[in-house]
Amino acid sequence: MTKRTAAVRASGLVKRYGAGDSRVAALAGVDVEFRRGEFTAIMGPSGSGKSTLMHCVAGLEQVDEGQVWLGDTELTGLRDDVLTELRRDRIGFVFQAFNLLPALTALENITLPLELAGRKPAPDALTEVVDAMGLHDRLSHRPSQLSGGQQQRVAAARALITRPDVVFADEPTGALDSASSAELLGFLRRSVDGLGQTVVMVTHEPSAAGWSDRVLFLQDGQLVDELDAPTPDRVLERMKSFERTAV
Ligand SMILES: Nc1ncnc2c1ncn2[C@@H]1O[C@H](COP(=O)(O)OP(=O)(O)OP(=O)(O)O)[C@@H](O)[C@H]1O
Repeated sequence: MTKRTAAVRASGLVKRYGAGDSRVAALAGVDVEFRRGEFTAIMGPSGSGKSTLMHCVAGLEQVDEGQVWLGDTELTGLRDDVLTELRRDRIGFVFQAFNLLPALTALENITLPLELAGRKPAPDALTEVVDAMGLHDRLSHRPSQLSGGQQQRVAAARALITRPDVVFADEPTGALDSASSAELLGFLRRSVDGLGQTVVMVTHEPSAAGWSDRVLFLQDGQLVDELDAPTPDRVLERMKSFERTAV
């Protein structure tokens, strides 16, 4: 069996907020690898550092200590302009609040990252994501004319259109009903199985984590456990065991 290589890895991550007595270590020494072609979920209680970890490994926030690599490129220490370009070209993002541009159509929103990079969409790449998302008859609609589920599928298509090294999704189903959530997660799952996409998702929901290959659990800014081949029931059990041990 070949060991999958890391799409993203980080070592010794420390991130602190605030000063004096109110100083908080949101990340207190995290070593982590997100393997290529794998769907990883990050879970943990509120305030455990999930979003901070995602923002730090995605180069959206500076770390106080430690290093982050995207493939062979070390992100920590890069100049802001270099980092911005690298994020645009090599990382896709899906946020809870869709973050679509209201004046653009669905199609324009999807192809925006390519426009910004001065690239044309490969016809098959565009067809592939539009097909997978079931968005054919919505391409000329603006976000306000789409349901929440459709808007999030546009956001996911936009994240995937550049075939990024990794897609980071922060609570992508947080604002969706259960049917739209399942549709979106099924799409992310297929992008991993069919296209070899790497996906990292922060979620509170065991049902969402059940779509992933591996769940990492954070507590007080540290990785405390992981679960392979998760099912919602096993995720829930594991979360309950943390609640019991937390003081
Ligand atoms: N910009 C900030 N300024 C000050 N403290 C912050 C900031 N961002 C996060 N924190 C603190 O860092 C800790 C980790 O926050 P983070 O948002 O990463 O947790 P989380 O697990 O994603 O939480 P949630 O599930 O509630 O979104 C918390 O104690 C939080 O209050």
